[in-house]
Amino acid sequence: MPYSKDSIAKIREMSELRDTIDRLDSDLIALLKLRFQCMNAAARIKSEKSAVRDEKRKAEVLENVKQLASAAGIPVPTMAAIWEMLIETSISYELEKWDQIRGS
Ligand SMILES: O=C(O)C(=O)C[C@]1(C(=O)O)C=C[C@@H](O)C=C1
Repeated sequence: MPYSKDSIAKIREMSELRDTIDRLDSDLIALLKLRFQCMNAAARIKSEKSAVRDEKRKAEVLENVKQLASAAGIPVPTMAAIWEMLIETSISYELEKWDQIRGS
């Protein structure tokens, strides 16, 4: 069964709620997998390895996420901390892919 704000509000049993949480986590991982696939593409597109880390873009992504979290009514500092870790992990992953693609 698909989930929504309304369907979650109607749940009365913890077992059903936990099934929903497990499904959401599965969907979040699938989305994160796609985000990491974007890092594969970025590693392919960026001709200079020094372009992998882009502090200006990192600040932009963090600002976007803070605004989205604020609009969604979820904790902004925590989301910012999660994305800080996500972007740093993405940079490490992208650097690794950059080397792999070029056999260096
Ligand atoms: O936008 C890019 O250039 C990316 O490689 C993506 C990304 C990100 O995780 O969003 C990762 C590394 C850069 O420092 C900036 C942003």
